[in-house]
Amino acid sequence: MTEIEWWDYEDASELADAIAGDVQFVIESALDARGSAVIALAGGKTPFPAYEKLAQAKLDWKKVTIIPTDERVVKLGDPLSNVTALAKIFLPKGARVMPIVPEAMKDYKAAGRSADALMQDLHWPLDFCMLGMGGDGHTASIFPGGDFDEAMNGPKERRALGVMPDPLPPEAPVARVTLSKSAIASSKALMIAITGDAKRKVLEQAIEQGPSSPYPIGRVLADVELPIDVHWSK
Ligand SMILES: O=C(O)C(O)[C@@H](O)[C@H](O)[C@H](O)COP(=O)(O)O
Repeated sequence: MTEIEWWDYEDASELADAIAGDVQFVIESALDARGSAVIALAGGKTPFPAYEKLAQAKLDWKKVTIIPTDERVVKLGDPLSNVTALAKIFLPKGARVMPIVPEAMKDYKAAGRSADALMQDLHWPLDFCMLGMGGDGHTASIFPGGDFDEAMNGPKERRALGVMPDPLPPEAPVARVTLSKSAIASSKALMIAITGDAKRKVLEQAIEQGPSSPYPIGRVLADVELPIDVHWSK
């Protein structure tokens, strides 16, 4: 289990500023070291104010590739599509924002295989991965359900796969494509961004439980070796 440091903020705006600053630093370091950066950003809602602020940073965005940590199996442009929301913010800056679910692919397992194939073309491991967490302890789209074991324990070189959450989360009740646990855990830098007391409790519990946690995030973090920052506000 890794070392986990909590950073608490007064409000959502402070949280967004801190996250944006830290992610900018990670991207700059990758650009300095290698001339390009590949990062995975969480979907959902919580980190989007931070993304808006990050997009204002003076960076050589053309050299930055952004993928979502997970995607809902919906068409591009759908309000549920994570990459569509990311593209609105970062495409105008010149970043390469990569859709990972092929247009009109309804078979979620095939969509997962296609995402995995796409990721073979990226520089690996990821320079950075930002994780969110649902109130049920899911992270990226690693949910309880029939595909859980494959997401957690599939072959190390499998970076993405299709999953059908069971139960389906009410905020987006659709199949998903997600980074695998090993793809997330191998990332060169990892951050978690959450808000609210309820999620804080779940995350604290999951961390304490470690590899035997019933919460996906507890099981994922148990496999991470680098220190992780958790950014939290009410
Ligand atoms: O559903 C997705 O697409 C996610 O990437 C997911 O893991 C998200 O980060 C959490 O569900 C938290 O979502 P909120 O920030 O909206 O609470």
